[in-house]
Amino acid sequence: MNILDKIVADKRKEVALKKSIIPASQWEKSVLFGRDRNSLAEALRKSETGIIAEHKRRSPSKSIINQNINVGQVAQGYNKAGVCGISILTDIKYFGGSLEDLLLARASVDIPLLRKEFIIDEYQLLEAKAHGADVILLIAAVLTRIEIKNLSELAQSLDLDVLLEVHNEEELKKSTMPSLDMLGVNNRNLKTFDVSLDTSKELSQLIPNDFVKVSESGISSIEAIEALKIFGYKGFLIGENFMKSVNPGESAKMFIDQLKK
Ligand SMILES: O=P(O)(O)OC[C@@H](O)[C@@H](O)c1c[nH]c2ccccc12
Repeated sequence: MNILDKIVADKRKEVALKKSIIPASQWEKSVLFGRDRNSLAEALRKSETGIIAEHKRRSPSKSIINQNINVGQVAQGYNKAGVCGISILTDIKYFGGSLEDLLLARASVDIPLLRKEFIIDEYQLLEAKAHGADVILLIAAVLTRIEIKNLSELAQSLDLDVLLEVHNEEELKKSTMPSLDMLGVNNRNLKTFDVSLDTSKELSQLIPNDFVKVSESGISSIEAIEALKIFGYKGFLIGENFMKSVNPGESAKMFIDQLKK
């Protein structure tokens, strides 16, 4: 079994257990459930820099990245740096994140927040909304076309933006539909962890122009972003490059200031 299959198998068990403890109807009572749309796609369309910064303590590919920081402070630092939105990993087992992290980030900033999660069930969308998310990630590698359709349509009805992530042409062809807002190309293969920015470059012309194009993973230089912009990318998801620093917000600020020059 590859790592992605293992993560998803564990996720199914986790969600089944959570559902038996806290019914979905509970999440609909959250004060955050009534929040209006706060669109990341819109923010990216208007932005010159397009940075989405991620809060990620560890990952299966890199183990520990940064365990010593406070998610609220990181979110505030990213916000001050001028990012368009923040991605918050909420998977506990493989990434050391939680829904609490999302809530704490929500309490700290007003900019769009992405719930970074392996979403396989509608229940997780209700959780995301109840904890202050504005955007959800759907990963084409782990979903069928009909699942992508059902999940993205429910997300839209909850005023959540949808970022659909692909890694190859087959996933892209399977997933394109009007209920998506952004198409993300993950430069990292989630089954082997190989990273290449060429993945974004190769797939760019196959992505219809009505979607905001986002390049994800392995981005660590201004030059990489300049090169990706030529291929039509408006959003750039950066995790490790900022998180490995003692002060991720400061590191994001230096990066964005440089990008503006
Ligand atoms: O830390 P990086 O290489 O900058 O990558 C960030 C982000 O793209 C990555 O964390 C990611 C992209 N898609 C995912 C799906 C699940 C978990 C994590 C991810």
